[in-house]
Amino acid sequence: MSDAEAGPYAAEAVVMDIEGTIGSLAHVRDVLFPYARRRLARWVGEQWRTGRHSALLRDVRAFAGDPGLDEAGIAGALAAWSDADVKAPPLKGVQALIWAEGYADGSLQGHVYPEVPESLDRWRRAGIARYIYSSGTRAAQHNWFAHSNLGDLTTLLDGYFDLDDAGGKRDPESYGTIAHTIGVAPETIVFLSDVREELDAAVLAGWHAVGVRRPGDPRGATVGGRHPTVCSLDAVHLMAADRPDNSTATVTS
Ligand SMILES: CSCCC(=O)C(=O)COP(=O)(O)O
Ligand SMILES: [Mg+2]
Repeated sequence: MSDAEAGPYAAEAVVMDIEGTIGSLAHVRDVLFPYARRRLARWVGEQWRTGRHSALLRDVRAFAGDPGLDEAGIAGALAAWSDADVKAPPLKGVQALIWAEGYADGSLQGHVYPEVPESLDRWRRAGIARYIYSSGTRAAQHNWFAHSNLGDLTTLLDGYFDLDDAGGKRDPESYGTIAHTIGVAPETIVFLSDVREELDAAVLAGWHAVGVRRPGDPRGATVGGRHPTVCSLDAVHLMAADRPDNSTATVTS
């Protein structure tokens, strides 16, 4: 069973995962991933013919460890990573570009749970900075919140971090990088995620970590390890810690 409440924590910043934490796991797996997966081969073909996004195609070859990959090989590598949910930065870049078309024409929305806007606003009013750290690119994250099922929520966030600018989510160094970038002491940052290994890495970097498991999550009601687990952001209690210079770093996409 998950814990009813977590905290209170004296916090200068809260950093949040998206999939499984702020928004639904099923939305990513059943809507977003298939949307991009169906369009991968066509997208690669277009770039191959026009020469656009050639750097991204080079990144696919580099990540696959095969500099000779042709059009079909690139599309195949991307499809295999998507099917296995490999957090490959070039796949994330391609997905973000394909999803952007869906957000622009109204066929895609980001998903956030009902209490999320009010929780973000409560923390904003308390003077606590709010950041996202997701495997999706910063552009994909921004689009998720700009086109969410509950409207444009981007004004409730101070910035976004992804695999390219922070590093892998299971690596403690990534959390050090984020703390340094936003200029906040690690012990005053609270990280919210649905994945134990990510929470473990944040704790190793000196952050507080709270597991989030939404009702009906097939992985069970707790993230495991020693982390408290809640089922809603309502249950995360934060109070503003003193900031030496009373400022908030903004990291825009
Ligand atoms: C804009 S987020 C898209 C989600 C995604 O691509 C993904 O791999 C989920 O990653 P997360 O780190 O948010 O769990
Ligand atoms: Mg997640």
